[in-house]
Amino acid sequence: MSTATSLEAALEPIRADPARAAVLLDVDGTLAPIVRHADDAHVPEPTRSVLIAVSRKYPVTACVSGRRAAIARRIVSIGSISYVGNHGAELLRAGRTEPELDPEFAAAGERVRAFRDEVWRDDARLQRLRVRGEDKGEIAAFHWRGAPDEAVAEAAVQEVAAHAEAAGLVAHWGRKVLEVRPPVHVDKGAGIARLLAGVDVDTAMYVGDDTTDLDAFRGLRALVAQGRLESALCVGVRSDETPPELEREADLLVDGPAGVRSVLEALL
Ligand SMILES: O=P(O)(O)OC[C@H]1O[C@H](O[C@H]2O[C@H](CO)[C@@H](O)[C@H](O)[C@H]2O)[C@H](O)[C@@H](O)[C@@H]1O
Repeated sequence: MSTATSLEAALEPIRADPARAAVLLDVDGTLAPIVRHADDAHVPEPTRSVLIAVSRKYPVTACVSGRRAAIARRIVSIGSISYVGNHGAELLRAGRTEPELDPEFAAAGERVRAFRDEVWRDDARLQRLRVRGEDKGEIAAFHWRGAPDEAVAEAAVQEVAAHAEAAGLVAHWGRKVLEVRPPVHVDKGAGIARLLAGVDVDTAMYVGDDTTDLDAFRGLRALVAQGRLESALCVGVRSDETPPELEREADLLVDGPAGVRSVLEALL
């Protein structure tokens, strides 16, 4: 589905009763265009404005990100909505200052921090190849986007992943990024289930661009299978890096953050 008509049809259950619909959005690559340096990501003002209008009409609007929840909130710059962060491990509810953390994940974070410190101390190649680190507390990220030779930098990062797995940690891949996580299962679907627990909605939509967003798709569909939701809409955001599974599993595909803005406008 990709025509205006099919977008209208797909959004019909969500638009039918905004008070009983959840609008859930990924951040990087969805609301915020992908940029070379993670620190430079931001949500363009026109998108932010329309998202504010959406959140006023749809009380259960939230962002679900691989970033730490507080960082996702800083990038989106809307304090009145909730944020699920670190791929489901954190939940920063609207108006709160501190996120709720998955306790097991938080407790295991020390192993990741020790691994990260060791890698940066012992592997001088990473800096030489311009691999960049991102500290997400319990998750250590290694980015190679924009490295002078991305293929060589990626190969070095593959070695970091192998060491992480040999040390009993979990290697997770995103768009030109490796994330080393504790061996405790978290995913965006479980984070969404936590966000929606006790929230009275009949339907939900999720918009995302990467492999981590497949967990959100699957999580929403599981809530439908359990009878917790009547329906779910999974929207994939296309780019030149779209994972094939995302194209396969999406109910609807839109082109880049500009396409996402059109979806948000259609919700109004
Ligand atoms: O779940 P998300 O909100 O989409 O977060 C996923 C990861 O996004 C960030 O990395 C990606 O975006 C960067 C900025 O555009 C880009 O430079 C990088 O190549 C992408 O992988 C973020 O840095 C990660 O921590 C998130 O997990």
